[in-house]
Amino acid sequence: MQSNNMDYLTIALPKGKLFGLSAELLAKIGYTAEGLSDKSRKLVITNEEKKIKFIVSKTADVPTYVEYGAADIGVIGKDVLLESGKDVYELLDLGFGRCHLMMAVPKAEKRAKLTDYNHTRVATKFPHIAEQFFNRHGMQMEYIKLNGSIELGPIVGLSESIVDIVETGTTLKENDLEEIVSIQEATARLIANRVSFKMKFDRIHTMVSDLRKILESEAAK
Ligand SMILES: Nc1ncnc2c1ncn2[C@@H]1O[C@H](COP(=O)(O)OP(=O)(O)OP(=O)(O)O)[C@@H](O)[C@H]1O
Ligand SMILES: O=P(O)(O)OC[C@H]1O[C@H](OP(=O)(O)OP(=O)(O)O)[C@H](O)[C@@H]1O
Repeated sequence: MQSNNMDYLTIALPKGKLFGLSAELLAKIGYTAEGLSDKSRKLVITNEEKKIKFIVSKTADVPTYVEYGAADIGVIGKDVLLESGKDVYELLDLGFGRCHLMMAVPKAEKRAKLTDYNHTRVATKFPHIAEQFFNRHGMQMEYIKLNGSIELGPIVGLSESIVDIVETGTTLKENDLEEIVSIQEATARLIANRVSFKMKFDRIHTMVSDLRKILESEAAK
């Protein structure tokens, strides 16, 4: 489905942790709009001069807007992108929002090896990624989907382990949990709708090369 106007490039930005850095990076290539903010109640923010529309959505919904063509372009964490299973083009690794997905358990209940957790319960926001990981290790687990404060799972006896994001490690430390195995590195990615990529190729190609130049010059500093 391709519901947005051919004259505009529609960009889906996630609320939350990635919003600020996404907006900051896009501003460096001139992609801005007056009133663009993750706090705004306005759902579509337009820059008429540059023919850009921004939509600010719940993080997990960005791949959906892009897959259906309601947005041509999106910014999303690799973790959420993989979990969504959405069929979109991944155009660029934006480098920020670095974190990794891992399995952790309470320190006091650590077992000798990974497969010793076979047939136990995992609390996670990422059941698909977790299942693919454990399947690769020949393990059958029970997946308990949580929407936040995942670390609470094993503390209150809901699960034996968690699969969750670690950035600084503070949350694990403060809750006496220990990482057992790293599953997936993640950074923010620029994604595109497959049809938009063909129909608006010149615009998207220019946008990607402008962003690449900025990222390369920042990396060289
Ligand atoms: N410490 C961190 N915790 C969570 N996500 C992180 C962290 N560091 C980097 N990220 C990246 O930021 C992305 C967005 O995280 P955020 O916490 O804003 O998502 P969310 O809570 O699912 O979104 P929303 O605020 O819309 O509910 C993650 O998908 C991940 O790629
Ligand atoms: O390694 P750290 O720097 O401590 O970061 C990791 C924590 O941050 C995320 O939670 P978030 O803040 O998104 O809140 P949530 O638990 O409500 O998802 C993630 O789920 C971990 O709990």
